[in-house]
Amino acid sequence: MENRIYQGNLKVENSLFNLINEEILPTTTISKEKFWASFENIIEELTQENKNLLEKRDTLQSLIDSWHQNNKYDANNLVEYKNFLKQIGYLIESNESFEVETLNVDEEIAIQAGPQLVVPVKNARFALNAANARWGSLYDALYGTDVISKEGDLAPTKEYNIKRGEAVVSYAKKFLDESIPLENGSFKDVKEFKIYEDTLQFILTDNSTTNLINKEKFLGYISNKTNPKALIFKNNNLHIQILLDKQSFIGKLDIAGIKDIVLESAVSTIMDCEDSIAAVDALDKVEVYRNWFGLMKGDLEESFLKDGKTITRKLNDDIVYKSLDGKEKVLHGRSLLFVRNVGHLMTNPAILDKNDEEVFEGIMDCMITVLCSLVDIEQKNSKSNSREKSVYIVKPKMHGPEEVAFAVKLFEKVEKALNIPKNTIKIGIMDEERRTTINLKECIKEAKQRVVFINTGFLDRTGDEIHTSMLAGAFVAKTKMKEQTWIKAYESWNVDIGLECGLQGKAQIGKGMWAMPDEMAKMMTEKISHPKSGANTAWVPSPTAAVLHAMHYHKINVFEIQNELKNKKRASIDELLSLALLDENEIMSKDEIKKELDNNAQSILGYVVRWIDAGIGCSKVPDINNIALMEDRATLRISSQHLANWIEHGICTKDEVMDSLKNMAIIVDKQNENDPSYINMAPLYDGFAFKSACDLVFKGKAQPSGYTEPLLHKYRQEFKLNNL
Ligand SMILES: CC(=O)SCCNC(=O)CCNC(=O)[C@H](O)C(C)(C)COP(=O)(O)OP(=O)(O)OC[C@H]1O[C@@H](n2cnc3c(N)ncnc32)[C@H](O)[C@@H]1OP(=O)(O)O
Ligand SMILES: O=CC(=O)O
Ligand SMILES: [Mg+2]
Repeated sequence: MENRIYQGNLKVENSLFNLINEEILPTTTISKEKFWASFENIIEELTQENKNLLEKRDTLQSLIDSWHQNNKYDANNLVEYKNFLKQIGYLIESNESFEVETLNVDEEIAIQAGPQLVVPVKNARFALNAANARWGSLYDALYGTDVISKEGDLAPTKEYNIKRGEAVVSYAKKFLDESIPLENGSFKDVKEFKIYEDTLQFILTDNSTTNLINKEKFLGYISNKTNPKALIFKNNNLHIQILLDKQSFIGKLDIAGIKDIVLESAVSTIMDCEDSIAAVDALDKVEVYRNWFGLMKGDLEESFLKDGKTITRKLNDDIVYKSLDGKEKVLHGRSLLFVRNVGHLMTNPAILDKNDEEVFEGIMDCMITVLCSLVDIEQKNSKSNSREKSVYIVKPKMHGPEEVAFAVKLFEKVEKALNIPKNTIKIGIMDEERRTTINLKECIKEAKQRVVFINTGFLDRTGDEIHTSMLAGAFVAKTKMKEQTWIKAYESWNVDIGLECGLQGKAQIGKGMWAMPDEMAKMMTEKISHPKSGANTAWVPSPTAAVLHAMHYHKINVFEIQNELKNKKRASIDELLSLALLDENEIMSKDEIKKELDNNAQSILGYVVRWIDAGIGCSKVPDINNIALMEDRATLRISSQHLANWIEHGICTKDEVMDSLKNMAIIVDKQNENDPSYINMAPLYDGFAFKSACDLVFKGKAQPSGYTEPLLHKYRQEFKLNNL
């Protein structure tokens, strides 16, 4: 534990105090006295209300639990169940129509449909990479992934595999043919590009010339007309750059001298302070805030060793090009950044209040991340984020409209404290708790002047689905959850409500994470369903996935789809409330059950061991079929709640789960054998990581909303105390 500084009635850990006083406040016009006094006031004014909201969650959960103990949930007749939910205030009537009124929204959100990248902001190397992932190499994304088959002649080799390279170029040129088609021929036949006064012409291998079918899709060029370094195009509001260099390694092999095709990819990025990071104390929070501040100032840098070389990563510059009339134009060089604060649940020891209680972390995140953003709002930074002078906060894990209203109240207070105009702070509402989904319209209404997205966080939402109805019965296997009625209804309900509330042109209607970071071929066939469903953004786990997913938005014009959907009948509340319970007549074999236990146990342990022992909040963990899955706190919530639910309903015993955890610990230890700092869980099973995995499952029923963070924080703090 560090020393605390007494500041008014607050006790602030040294490292955080110094970061704010010595590094952040000097870049603003706000005095230390004013900052700390207003911060203390906000904590004083909102702490009790925050506690009340959490109590309400518990009260509703107990009422729902006892209803299930005393009533049989009947999937064919939900009248009584719905009446009960209304009576306790869980389901709220919502009739009044309205449209959102959000102003000063950057175009990346309002009018560009494209991928949204998420990144743990505690990791500066990744965070910088993400911010720069606005523009990504299509050739690299194809060459490095299974979108191009890795079999036979095409398999990646130590040296550049020319055959694989040819397959990449052929795929990429086919993409150009579809996105910016030529009147005649194909990009494969183009041997030269010629820029004239008012047009771009393409010379084909048979010496004929052709044009784009839609000439306006060519915007301009970089450097000079006779020898351009790049040609810039636009399709569906997304840019494409064809990079030309006949001397480069790849350009030499290409008939037109194309060295790469660069796509506008991660149009926006969420810098995550929540489920993908492990931040349990002031020192962790300081890393998080310092990185976010660096991104806002525009000068974040990170040096690291890669392939034997030291690399220094910085934020990219904007891209300057010339339009046909010779005028200079600028394309934003970086992804538009949101910051995901934590939700309303957790407290953090970084600051204690007048009662020596830890302050709510959501309040702290808001005050400090917005303070860090002043330099951007006031446009005093070297590289800008929002040109509309807005700050974009993603608020996760809110339960229902009252909790959204509370976030809005916090934003108002922070704006006053930091002297910024009302409604500067925008909100991305994660639609990831059941009480938010079923009352989504009312939730949006509470934030109608600030809302910039509603996103289906289906992973948390699945965890909440299980936890809320823990006592209703045993749920279907984890792998079957995505096929269930409730989740399909939830996904379309979110789009329909978003359109009904006028989000189009003002806010994103977003879809969730692609959680198989190495399965890019599969992503290319499946994730096109997101733009097809009317979502103008969807989450990807890496810059490479962003480049690939961007192609979907060239194929699909989301805004046209949204227009078609506008008057569609929306999913019913009954579908939303239909529980994915196992059919009582369906007997699962011992083997099927064991497979499910092992799969869950392996995900839990593989993730938790890195969280507790190494402080890593997002990991790639193989499942039992050896597919690497992105695991974060939301996926952990699903696995742990699922096991808790099966124990509760006698599908398996506690002992069987314990056996599975022990067996899987051996496998996870083996998977990590090349990491010199790794601490084995087996054969003693007495480390903090293994204990936390056990608690997450065996105490899962009692965890607030089934969340994993209280136990993760407790065990990580204990680990730090004993080992660091
Ligand atoms: C339910 C939810 O809340 S989902 C939201 C939370 N989830 C996330 O944020 C997922 C973010 N993704 C990640 O953290 C990572 O991609 C992981 C953990 C899934 C995989 O990480 P790794 O195993 O290190 O990935 P891998 O070895 O394939 O790639 C590492 C490279 O890709 C880059 N990279 C990977 N993911 C990202 C990312 N999200 N943003 C930026 N760069 C990334 C790294 O910078 C690194 O490149 P570098 O060496 O040039 O720096
Ligand atoms: O935050 C995202 C989710 O799926 O949960
Ligand atoms: Mg979530």
